[in-house]
Amino acid sequence: MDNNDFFEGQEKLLEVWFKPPNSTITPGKHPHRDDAQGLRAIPRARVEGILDEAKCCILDAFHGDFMDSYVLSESSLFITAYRIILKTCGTTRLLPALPLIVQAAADVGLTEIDDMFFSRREFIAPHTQEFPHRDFREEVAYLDQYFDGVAYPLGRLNGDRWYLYTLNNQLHITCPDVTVEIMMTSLDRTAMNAFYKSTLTAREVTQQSGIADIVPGAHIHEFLFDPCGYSCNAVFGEFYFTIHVTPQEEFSYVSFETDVLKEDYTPMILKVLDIFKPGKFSINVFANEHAPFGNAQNAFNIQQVQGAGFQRHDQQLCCLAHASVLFGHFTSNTHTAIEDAEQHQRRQRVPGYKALVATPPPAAA
Ligand SMILES: C[S@@+](CC[C@H](N)C(=O)[O-])C[C@H]1O[C@@H](n2cnc3c(N)ncnc32)[C@H](O)[C@@H]1O
Repeated sequence: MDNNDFFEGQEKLLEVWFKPPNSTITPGKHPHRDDAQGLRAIPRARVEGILDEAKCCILDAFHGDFMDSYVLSESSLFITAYRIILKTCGTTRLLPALPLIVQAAADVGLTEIDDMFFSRREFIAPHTQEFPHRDFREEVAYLDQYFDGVAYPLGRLNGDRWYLYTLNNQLHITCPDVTVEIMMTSLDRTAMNAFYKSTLTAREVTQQSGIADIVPGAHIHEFLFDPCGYSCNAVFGEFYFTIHVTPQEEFSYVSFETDVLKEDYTPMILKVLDIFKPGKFSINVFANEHAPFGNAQNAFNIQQVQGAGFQRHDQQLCCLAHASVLFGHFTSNTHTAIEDAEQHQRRQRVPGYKALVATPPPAAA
């Protein structure tokens, strides 16, 4: 891939929870700390077929005690006994892989879906996407074929926003479940230089950037793209985190996502912001009704984030039947409107991007 090419870093994220046979989840037991094979019994060739459909492939795999973790050509895949998380970026077609996932799960005896989430940030260049990802409404119509879900846009219609489609069911899960995602843009140039190919190995980049210290002891596997770009998955027991870096200045983007359980996410959030130094970031927190801190709004301390040099512009809380979802948008105190204008100018000079924006958006299906 040419360093000058436009790359859409913003990922599409699909998480599907299948009902264990006979609902064998013990009350209070973490649903992903399960020795059962469940979805992990799906043969590798079948997993590759699912990824083919999404237009990406496996670069690296790690098989933990409770989770199979795959670093992909475009982001990540995590498979636990009853949950699959597929995150893909670029112009991948994530949702057409959904029927294949459902069929593969049925073939290993998991025929009922307990819950599902599909989410993504607004793309930088939406019209470069293929069906059904050209528009959130198109994605919702696609998902409505399979689910009776609810769909929300969160954030600004004329600014940074994030979309969510989920079920709104009461679940039988009796333990906390939290996901935190930080989506960073306008990143510090010096911090991004670490994610260009140099004499360092991908492992050394993980260590020297500070990523290895986010969760000490986590098993991290990573990939450094040529000439730039970095992805890693970290597995620790039943939990994961995943980071993806698009360092090109014109459209720099870094995502961090984890399901680790904490009473206070502030230290982890501050560590991530310190490593990547974004000019702006969006954060979303999903917290089910058993989360130790109550609703998603209490997952981190806003004053401490502001004290670290970020100003909150937007915050919305979405209350579901069994969970709450927070969306927040922040800008660094050192980030200026002039920088935004300069980035816009630079983006126009990216050959791939210019050609793309000059192409009229395709008509809706
Ligand atoms: C790390 S990958 C995964 C993207 C991730 N979703 C993100 O945060 O942007 C994207 C980065 O790797 C670079 N890259 C280089 N070769 C690539 C390839 N063959 N496929 C995908 N990305 C590649 C892209 O230009 C971009 O900087």
